[in-house]
Amino acid sequence: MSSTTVKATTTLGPGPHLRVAKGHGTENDFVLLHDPDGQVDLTPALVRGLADRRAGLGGDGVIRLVRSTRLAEGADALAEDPSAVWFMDYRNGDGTLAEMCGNGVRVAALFAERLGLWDGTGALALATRAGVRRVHSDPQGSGWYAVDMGGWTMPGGAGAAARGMDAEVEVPGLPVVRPALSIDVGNPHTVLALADAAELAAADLTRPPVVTPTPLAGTNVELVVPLGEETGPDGEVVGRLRMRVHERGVGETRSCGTGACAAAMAVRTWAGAEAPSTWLVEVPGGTVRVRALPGGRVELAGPARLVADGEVDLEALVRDAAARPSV
Ligand SMILES: N[C@@H](CCC[C@H](N)C(=O)O)C(=O)O
Repeated sequence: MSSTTVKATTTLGPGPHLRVAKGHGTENDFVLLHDPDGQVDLTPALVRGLADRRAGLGGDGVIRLVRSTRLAEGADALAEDPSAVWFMDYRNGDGTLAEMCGNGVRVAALFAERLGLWDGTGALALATRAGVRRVHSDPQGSGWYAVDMGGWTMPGGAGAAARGMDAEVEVPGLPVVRPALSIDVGNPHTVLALADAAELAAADLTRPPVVTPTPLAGTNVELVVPLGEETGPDGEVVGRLRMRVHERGVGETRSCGTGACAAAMAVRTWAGAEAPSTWLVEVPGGTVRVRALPGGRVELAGPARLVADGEVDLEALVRDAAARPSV
């Protein structure tokens, strides 16, 4: 690629501007803002505007890096770990709050590194609504980060674990209702297994799958196809699975980190005691690695990228939004 010099100029109007960056983790993409003192009024309308792929910048979600002391939710995180001075304030593209974002927390760590808030060594403790998450650079290299995602649980309890299911899901495009397993990774997920890649491709995720019983707080839905086991370069037996996801508050995305953790832990539960601890999860946007840790915790590893940095004209962003008919 030839190098190009871009002249510093602006085409934006004279009104208020917001400095933002754009990043992604396996193509789960985010608009990022550094708002140390919590001065940005991050309303649902502003989030929707920033995330809009036509009238805004575009993203599955919006991530604000703000001092934990500047958010009410930050107090719990600081009590858990006083070193978690930065809070990853994650919003879904529809403007709703979510507790956690596994791809987002890696991208937020890279953002913190680029902003000079973390030197990239050791672990960065990031506060989230699901608790403190510790991120470190992953030996896999090429911009990979690993995150201790904390504990995962099956809200359906021991009965659900024994039966491997506690819900049913009707997926548009697929003929029959499927059994599914609820998994909580700080945010809610419902995982169902499909027969093969053809079935996975046939699912219509332009509409949300219908989950019964209806989860009160909504759920992210993962469709998975287990692909078997292989031996890694270090001799470890590793499981592999393919996944598509319909995210609460977003729609189909090209990756979901918490979803990959939920999917791997569900497949591991279905596979029984001898199942591998480490899973490679193929998503439309790439591959992430999920590892079951001792004590019922789970680790997520994958790439993080920042691809743009600039300013948004807030007046232009919101000018037409109010007048737009909701169709
Ligand atoms: N893409 C995320 C999950 C984002 C939140 C989710 N939509 C929710 O509402 O729980 C990830 O990488 O984990």
